[in-house]
Amino acid sequence: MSDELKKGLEGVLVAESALSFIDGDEGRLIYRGYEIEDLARGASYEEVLYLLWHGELPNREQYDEFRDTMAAERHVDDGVIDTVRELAEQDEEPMAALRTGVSQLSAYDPDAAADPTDREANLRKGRRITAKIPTILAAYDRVRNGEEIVEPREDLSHAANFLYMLNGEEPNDVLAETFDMALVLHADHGLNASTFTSMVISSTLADLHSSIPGAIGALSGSLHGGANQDVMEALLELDDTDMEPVEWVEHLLDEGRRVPGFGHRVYNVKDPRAKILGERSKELGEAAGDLKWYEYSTSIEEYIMDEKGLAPNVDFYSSSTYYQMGIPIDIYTPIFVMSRVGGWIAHVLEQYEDNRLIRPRARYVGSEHEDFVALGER
Ligand SMILES: CC(=O)SCCNC(=O)CCNC(=O)[C@H](O)C(C)(C)COP(=O)(O)OP(=O)(O)OC[C@H]1O[C@@H](n2cnc3c(N)ncnc32)[C@H](O)[C@@H]1OP(=O)(O)O
Ligand SMILES: O=C([O-])CC(=O)C(=O)O
Repeated sequence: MSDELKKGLEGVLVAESALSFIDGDEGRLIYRGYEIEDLARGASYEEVLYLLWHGELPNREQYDEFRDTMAAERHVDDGVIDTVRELAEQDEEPMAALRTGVSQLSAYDPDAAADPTDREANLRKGRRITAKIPTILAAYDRVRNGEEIVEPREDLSHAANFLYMLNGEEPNDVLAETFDMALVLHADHGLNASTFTSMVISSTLADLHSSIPGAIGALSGSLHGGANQDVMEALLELDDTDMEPVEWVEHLLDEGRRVPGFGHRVYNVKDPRAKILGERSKELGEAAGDLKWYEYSTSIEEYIMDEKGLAPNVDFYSSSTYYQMGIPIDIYTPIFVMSRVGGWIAHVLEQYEDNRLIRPRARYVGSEHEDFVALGER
């Protein structure tokens, strides 16, 4: 047994996976052998889900069947909607509301009592959870804004249907395609903290309805998925001052704060997803005739790279992309869930196929010899 301490499990190999590979020095990301750039430009989120869950890209017939089966699962039972309504009325945080709603889905899932490792049941459960997350989130957002909940439509794509339920109107092609691309880009990323959380939970042979809420909790933190919301709040903070972007970042660093959207445990160079989202953010700015958010971002990127050698991660440019799409800032991280749930499910399926309880050790640094004194005598 090695006594070497690997804080944060940095660089530790704990599993074999055929799902995604990251080359942190080259800035390369692949899902099952396919370059992220090719998938982002050519595949829909539904195709990527099929790829992650079934091991290959679907042909037309497989795709249609998969898409239709998933779209038919979008409706969410009244019990969950009642909970979401209550949580929205109580001003519950969006990530917490989503986590609770997803957890409650098990009460209505016909496969809830299946063996937790049953692959076919897990594919059905996974499809239902993935299909219902956008419905829960859009319902939450509409209730808190005092608006009627919009029922899902089966004829729209996963991405377009979400924007339709959120805004009450069909998105135009640019919005639907941009959102679909963002879902593709966020779908999987090796053993990031939330995915690892889902694996730890499933390694105890707990079920999918336990591992997904756990993963949502892990994604919510500001060092992980929560950073996309922080990035936009930081850009708005900058916009509120009369400082130049570089001056403002210097001030932020002087205060000992981290710049959200920069740095990564695996990438030593720019995250390839940030490159694609940066281009999209620029295009949206050009279309609106306002490149302010893109220009703030590029000035900050250049400065942080020169000063700290840190490159932007996926959260940096997703933020200004979503902002320019008119999406509320505090649902950026729930949107990450909407996509990453596909990766979590794929990793849980892999975990069950070759399971061993995940159980590392801590180096004990506490006292080893204390004389016990009863409560009344202390
Ligand atoms: C989808 C995602 O999860 S992507 C990541 C999203 N998170 C963020 O954007 C939050 C900001 N970034 C960070 O906090 C970090 O870069 C992480 C958590 C992503 C990676 O962390 P780690 O690999 O553990 O690196 P660690 O936290 O040890 O940082 C290494 C050094 O870089 C510095 N650093 C890392 N990121 C940043 C940052 N964003 N701003 C300022 N300094 C930073 C640290 O202060 C540290 O410096 P030090 O050695 O002088 O103390
Ligand atoms: O891989 C990580 O640690 C974080 C990340 O970029 C992701 O989860 O997409």
